Amino acid sequence: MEKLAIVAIGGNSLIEDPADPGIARQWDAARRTCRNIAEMIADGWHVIVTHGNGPQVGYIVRRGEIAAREGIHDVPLDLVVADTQGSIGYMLSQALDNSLRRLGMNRTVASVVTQVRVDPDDPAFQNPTKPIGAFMTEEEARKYADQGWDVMEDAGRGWRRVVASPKPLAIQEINAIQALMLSGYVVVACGGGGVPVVRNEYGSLRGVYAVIDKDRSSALLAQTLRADLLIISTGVEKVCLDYNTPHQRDLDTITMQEAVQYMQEGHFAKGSMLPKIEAAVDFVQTGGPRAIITNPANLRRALHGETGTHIVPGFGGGAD
Ligand SMILES: Nc1ncnc2c1ncn2[C@@H]1O[C@H](COP(=O)(O)OP(=O)(O)O)[C@@H](O)[C@H]1O
Ligand SMILES: NC(=O)OP(=O)(O)O
Repeated sequence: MEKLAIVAIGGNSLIEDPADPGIARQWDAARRTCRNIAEMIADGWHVIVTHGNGPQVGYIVRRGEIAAREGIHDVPLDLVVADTQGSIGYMLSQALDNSLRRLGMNRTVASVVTQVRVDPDDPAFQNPTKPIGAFMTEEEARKYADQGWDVMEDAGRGWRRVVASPKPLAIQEINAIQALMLSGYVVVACGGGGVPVVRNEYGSLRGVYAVIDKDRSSALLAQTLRADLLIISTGVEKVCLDYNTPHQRDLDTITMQEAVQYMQEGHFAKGSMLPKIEAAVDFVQTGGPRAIITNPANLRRALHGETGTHIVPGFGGGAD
């Protein structure tokens, strides 16, 4: 039986260069990432790919706001998240198909529009923390804040617009995702964390204004399907302590207890690295054997234990 890995691809890692976020560069990043995932599949892993959408969702919302000045109708955020599942899911499906073929593998990639249920009373609705769209200067951010945006500094990289990011509770299409995976399809699911939905008092689903963190949804998916591995592919090869300071040092293998301690000490930025560590801890705490955080270029080396930050249930080595 092949082992199952959930590979979560960061929305920023698909942009790579915030100064040039155009579609050609996004294709380059998707192709490079998928080459590494295809190699994992060729190595014998069963893979479900999830992906972020923070930058992309923000660009689409912004386009909508600009178009509204010309009288074009507004698009609610749940639909924008669904749009990104289509566009990014399409890019990943095509790039993965091409990479798999180059390795002599003929596997169909199926991208599932995924709804993820959240609690309508989640306190996150009152406290937006999910960065979306472009990076701005503080001055630009304050100007937009005056126009009603919520804004936040993002991990030393600049300021960004933020929206609510409620906790994912259940994946609506989980049975379909599992059935496709068991039938041998390479599945792309939970894009952008999933379209956030709630059930009303009659049991009907409806979308809500939020962007779920894809790291948390990926952990939920990994837990629900009892995956053997959760890999979070992002912009850094390793997670660091004292990130962006002269005392910065890499983390190799750490236990979940160490990860919790570093979280409490404030080493991981809200809205960027913190949700990844939380997701890794959640997965390992509920029986997951290992979570790895690394960048796309190092996926394969990280799988062989040569790099990346590994979060494990047992005892680890801590910082370098
Ligand atoms: N302690 C840390 N160690 C490493 N990177 C960190 C840390 N804290 C914040 N970061 C930043 O978080 C980024 C990953 O978050 P983000 O770009 O939001 O993720 P995604 O790739 O999922 O879009 C890294 O590229 C880095 O800039
Ligand atoms: N939805 C989400 O978590 O996107 P990012 O990975 O781009 O932050």
